[in-house]
Amino acid sequence: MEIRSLGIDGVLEIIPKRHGDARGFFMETYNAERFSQAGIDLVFVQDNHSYSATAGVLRGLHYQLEPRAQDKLLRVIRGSILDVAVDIRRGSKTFGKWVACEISAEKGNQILVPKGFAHGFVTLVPDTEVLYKVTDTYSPEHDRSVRFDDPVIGIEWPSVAGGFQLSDKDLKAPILADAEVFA
Ligand SMILES: Cc1cn([C@H]2C[C@H](O)[C@@H](COP(=O)(O)OP(=O)(O)O[C@H]3O[C@@H](C)C(=O)[C@@H](O)[C@H]3O)O2)c(=O)[nH]c1=O
Repeated sequence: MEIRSLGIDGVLEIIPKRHGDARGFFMETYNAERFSQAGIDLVFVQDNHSYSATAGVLRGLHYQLEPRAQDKLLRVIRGSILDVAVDIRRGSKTFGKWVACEISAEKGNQILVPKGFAHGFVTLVPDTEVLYKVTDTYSPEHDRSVRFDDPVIGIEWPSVAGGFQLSDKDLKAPILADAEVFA
């Protein structure tokens, strides 16, 4: 397993070892002991699976407030996404800064998005399936969104033929300046 920082403290790309043979491959996608040895001590309590039919489905930017904040460990089992994490910890030296990483079934890579970050992704190809583990269960009362295109954050989303498809909730999300964030 390889781990690399994506440039903001705590946001990591994790690349599990793939054991290929004539049949295909085998890989451990999560091993608590190996993660702990790498300094990642998280207890995951919910697994999520989303399917997006077309390229350009944009989900985000989402987070749950304290005390129900979630760390997220995400991977793609079909297709590919550009995954984005934005630091929304007020007082952080990287507050409002974003990082992005392409996560794909082909690469088999994963992204760890810690608590304190707003998270989103856009699908790069049709029929994309995303799996992710989270460290707290869903709490609609703590669930928040920030505008994916807040000009102050300035995320450089890729251009996708046909444009983006968002949920009504995400279309109504506030800009970061108006959002409730982490202390
Ligand atoms: C997130 C979530 C949603 N739901 C329900 C609520 C709603 O009826 C339906 C769809 O929810 P959403 O529109 O919020 O789904 P989606 O836009 O895919 O939300 C996800 O986006 C990515 C970027 C994240 O980071 C995730 O944490 C999550 O917020 O599923 C659950 O039952 N459990 C959950 O954990």
